[in-house]
Amino acid sequence: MSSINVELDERSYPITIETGLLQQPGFLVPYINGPQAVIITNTTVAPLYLSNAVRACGNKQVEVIELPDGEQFKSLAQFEIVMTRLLEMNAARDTTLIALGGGVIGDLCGFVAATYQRGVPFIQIPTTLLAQVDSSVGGKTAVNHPLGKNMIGAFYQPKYVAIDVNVINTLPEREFAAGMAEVIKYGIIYDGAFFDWLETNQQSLRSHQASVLIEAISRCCQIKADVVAQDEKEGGLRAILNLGHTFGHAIEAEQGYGKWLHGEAVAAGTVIASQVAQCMGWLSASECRRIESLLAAFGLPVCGPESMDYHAYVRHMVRDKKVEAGKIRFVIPKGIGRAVVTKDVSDTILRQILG
Ligand SMILES: NC(=O)c1ccc[n+]([C@@H]2O[C@H](COP(=O)([O-])OP(=O)(O)OC[C@H]3O[C@@H](n4cnc5c(N)ncnc54)[C@H](O)[C@@H]3O)[C@@H](O)[C@H]2O)c1
Ligand SMILES: O=C(O)C(=O)C[C@@H](O)[C@H](O)[C@H](O)COP(=O)(O)O
Ligand SMILES: [Zn+2]
Repeated sequence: MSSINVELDERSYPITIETGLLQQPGFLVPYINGPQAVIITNTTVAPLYLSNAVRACGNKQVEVIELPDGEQFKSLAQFEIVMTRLLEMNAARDTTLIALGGGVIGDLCGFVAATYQRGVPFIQIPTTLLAQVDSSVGGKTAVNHPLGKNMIGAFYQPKYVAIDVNVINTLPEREFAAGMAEVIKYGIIYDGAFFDWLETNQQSLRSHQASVLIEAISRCCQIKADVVAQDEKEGGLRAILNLGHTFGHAIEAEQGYGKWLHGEAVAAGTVIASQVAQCMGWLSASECRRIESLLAAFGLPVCGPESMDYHAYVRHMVRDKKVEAGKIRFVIPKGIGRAVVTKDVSDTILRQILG
């Protein structure tokens, strides 16, 4: 078992990482303030883990909202449906919401929690690798708009993050790989030794060896907690967590949400950002190859869709949340283990790489 604290000025909270956590009846009770909890989940996760999650709430009164599964449902329309259900069940301000699922459920439930009656407490039980290493931690909550990813949302921290590594056993391989894209991201932006460790342990990770998985998830959560503690609302440093996302979000929106998984789009975007870094002299050819090879080792895409050219990317990137004074800001690696946010990527380089 490992425990990590996200230290914030207000609303610090713990993350527990443990195999079999979900099997423990009543373990959520200390984190549920009032008499009622509402579990928000989807039609894929509910048959697998809902009964455990209900038992984890002990003697609290539990309601369930089950949503359709898919990135296309991380939408304002689903947001309104959840709000209506909460109102119909007379959920009060002391109701705790519980997100049981991947990043889609976590981001949507978190945004509902941030806004229902101006804010109710929420807990994250992330059930995908991606959600365990990234989306459940740090308080970015949102829904998508057809014109852009996560365009409607809020910074709103959970009260508690409960990670049971056993749930990875039921995760489809493609979803596991998508999570690995965000895992590899942490090595590139923050911790070169962790990147080396991922290269060394790639075989054990691919076979989901529990001890190696726990080590990887714990390291990612620790890095995210460190970054968020320094810059909760992305005034500066936190933007490094967006490596690959400026290009990746463009791919997701252009292709239609759900066609490319978020992690797949981030993988392709990370390779593009690395190629930019190489053109700028910030990454050597061999470092660039190491990044591409590690992503490819998990079956992740290492280039964007053939149908997308420079103009298709730019059409979306001009709406990226990192745009400042009309200039797109990119997260670009500087060696493996460090990344910077810069406006100074020339159009010539972008045209050369994006085609
Ligand atoms: N808030 C943040 O900081 C942050 C960070 C990264 C990504 N995100 C967001 O997260 C979303 C992607 O999350 P995701 O990759 O978890 O996708 P997801 O939530 O769509 O889950 C992936 C698939 O796995 C299924 N699933 C979940 N847990 C399972 C389990 N244990 N066994 C079997 N199937 C399971 C889901 O039903 C779904 O079909 C995107 O919307 C992305 O923008 C947010
Ligand atoms: O937590 C962050 O900060 C991140 O950027 C993590 C990303 O992996 C995540 O996909 C995030 O939702 C993207 O944020 P956005 O601000 O670009 O929508
Ligand atoms: Zn992401």
